[in-house]
Amino acid sequence: MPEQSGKVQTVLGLIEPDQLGRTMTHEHLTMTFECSHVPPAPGDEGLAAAPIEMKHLHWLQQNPYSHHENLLLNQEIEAVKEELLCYRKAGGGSIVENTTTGITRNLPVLRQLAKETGVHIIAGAGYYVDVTHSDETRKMTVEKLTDIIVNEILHGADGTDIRCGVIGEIGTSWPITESEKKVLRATAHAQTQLGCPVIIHPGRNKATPGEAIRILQEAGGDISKTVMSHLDRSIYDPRELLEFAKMGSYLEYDLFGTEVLNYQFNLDVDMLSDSQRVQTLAFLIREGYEDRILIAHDIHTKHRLTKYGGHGFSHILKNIVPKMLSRVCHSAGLWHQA
Ligand SMILES: CC(=O)NCCS(=O)(=O)O
Repeated sequence: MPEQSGKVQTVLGLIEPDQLGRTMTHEHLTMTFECSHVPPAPGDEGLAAAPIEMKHLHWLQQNPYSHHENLLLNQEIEAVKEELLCYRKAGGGSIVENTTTGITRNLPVLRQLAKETGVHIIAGAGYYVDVTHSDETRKMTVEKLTDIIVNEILHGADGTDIRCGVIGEIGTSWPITESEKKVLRATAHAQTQLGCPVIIHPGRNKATPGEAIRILQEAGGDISKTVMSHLDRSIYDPRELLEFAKMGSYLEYDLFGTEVLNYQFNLDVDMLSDSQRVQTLAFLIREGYEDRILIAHDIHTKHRLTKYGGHGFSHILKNIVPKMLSRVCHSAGLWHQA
């Protein structure tokens, strides 16, 4: 990867790493998430079909995946642009946009947003989870999938000349399907050719992160340049978390701002609150993993935008960083209640 080597590839071209500034490593600026629709609870059908209104916001925040319109972040380009301008004002420099094939990646929109806001945007190559794979994708060989991913980074994706700068988020379910395994192997082969970072979306089960890393490892992937996303809803037990951390990937807590009683995709999960996320990061730092931690909001629905009463892309910079600083003196805090 001679031209890109040592640089960061944004949707507007190559930049030096020291130009990145503060970077959210897992966000979406335009995407659709209909693949993850959850039918509303009996009696909530009216709320699920109603326009988004102030009086329904609490319901929407607790049931974000049951409201069809809420899953169409691609309808909010203007609101996202305003958010990015605020993000810059709050000290933000760059955003890694994790939308891959299957959830409506839109590279021309990303390029436009980068031009209009001055935020560096790095786009993701590859494929989301199995339910979004086309029949054509499912039939592809690992070699063909590898060629496509490499091409998205070296030459441009989706018929454009806009190049992706990372591979991911690469989707996995639980159990990891055959088609997803092929994509993981292709990801590892493309990473070997290019030397670029990889970001993995694990299935919603605590076994998936380790299993996905093993598949990448066996296919020759560089785990030290691999990010495991969504640990906020995947691995809770401190011992299991440390076992996973030993595998060597980056550990990403990317659901900052998400405060829910029930995690709609897996009701057995008690999703971490922001305070618990901060406590978990303090725990990982005490255990020696400070330089392996990444954080973000993973905004992927409308309700998390400030336009809809959400926390927006500046929440970490405006609220979480001050909270962390206020806790520095108390960093011997206990592990959150499991
Ligand atoms: C876009 C995306 O995959 N977000 C993750 C949502 S989840 O609830 O952590 O699976």
